[in-house]
Amino acid sequence: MTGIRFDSVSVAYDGTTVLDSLDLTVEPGEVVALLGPSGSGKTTALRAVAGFVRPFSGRVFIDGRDVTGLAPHRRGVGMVVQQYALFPHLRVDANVAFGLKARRTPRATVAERVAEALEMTGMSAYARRYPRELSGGQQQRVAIARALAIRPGVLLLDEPLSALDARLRSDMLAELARLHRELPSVSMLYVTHDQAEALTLADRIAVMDRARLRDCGTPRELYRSPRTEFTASFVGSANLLPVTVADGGGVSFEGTPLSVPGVPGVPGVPGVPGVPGVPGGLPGGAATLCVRPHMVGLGDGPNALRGTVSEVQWRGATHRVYAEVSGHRVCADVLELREPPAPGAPVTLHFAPEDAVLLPAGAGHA
Ligand SMILES: Nc1ncnc2c1ncn2[C@@H]1O[C@H](COP(=O)(O)OP(=O)(O)OP(=O)(O)O)[C@@H](O)[C@H]1O
Repeated sequence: MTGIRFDSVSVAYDGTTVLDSLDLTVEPGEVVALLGPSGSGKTTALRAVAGFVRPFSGRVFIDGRDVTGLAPHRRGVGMVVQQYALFPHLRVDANVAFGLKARRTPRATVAERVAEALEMTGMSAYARRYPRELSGGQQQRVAIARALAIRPGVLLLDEPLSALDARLRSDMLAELARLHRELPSVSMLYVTHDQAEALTLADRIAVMDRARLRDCGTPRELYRSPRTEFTASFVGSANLLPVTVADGGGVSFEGTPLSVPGVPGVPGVPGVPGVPGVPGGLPGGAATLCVRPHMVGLGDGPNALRGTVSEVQWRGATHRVYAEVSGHRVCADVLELREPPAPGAPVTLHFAPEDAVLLPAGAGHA
């Protein structure tokens, strides 16, 4: 069984630190998604595991072994990148055999492993084709087969689906989930900026921003109980409302009293002094209320907010309704409406107290 451990890993390019003291463990057989905006250091973290960049401080461990100074081909790592990167002049089987031959694997074993990897990725029938004779999705399957052929303990995937169209992406995501089930001992580090991919595939998500790891947890934890505004808005969409913790319990949003969990006086929540873990959570302090758009309903109800419709987007099965409430934009995702409200119409939105999460007040409010 293999796992990956980053021990305070820092990488710089031309004197600029692009990965800052990363501490992260991928357990044997675990899929961890590195999720974050462009330039946040995700690919760099992957390259540090593969051995393509050398950290200026910290260590990388694979299977408990310090591999920081080890050549890439000696790390037992398979890697798949966004642009397939197949050798155009080699047929599919030769592409898949490439890593094995580079490792001087005996010929009979090469044939066996190539057949196995092509079988696993559903590409056996295409062994004699050239990459140019394959679709994008098929080329990416071959790239995955090539990475798997060496039977890596660690599989690194760098935005493997981003060059594919939406339909293929969703099919390939299911394929990757199946591969993960079939290869339960392979640890996977999966770089993406697509939260749907991270939520679907990952056992845990590591959220990166500006060279640093900002948060890490199971998809459910990060989605249901985000701890920061950044995580809340990056893992799923979020309404982030600036609120003041009220004296008598609950919070106040632009003068409207709201009930939320974790604040004294809210039914069903033990009366606790202040809000645990929320700076400024004492009465009068500033905080941010996070409510997922699909938890916001139209019409009257608990925690009613009155405003004006600013935009309505039809998304097939759902409508997204944007409303202007006391100068803030609040959005609701609701099942397709027969008669969607028109922009400018008055609207009341509501959400259940238990569907809101109180966060430390951050810099920006959505
Ligand atoms: N070879 C390089 N030389 C100089 N700077 C680099 C090099 N590779 C990456 N960088 C810089 O390092 C930073 C982190 O890049 P990295 O590719 O790790 O980000 P990322 O989170 O994977 O982004 P993306 O989602 O756009 O791929 C960026 O500012 C990038 O411009």
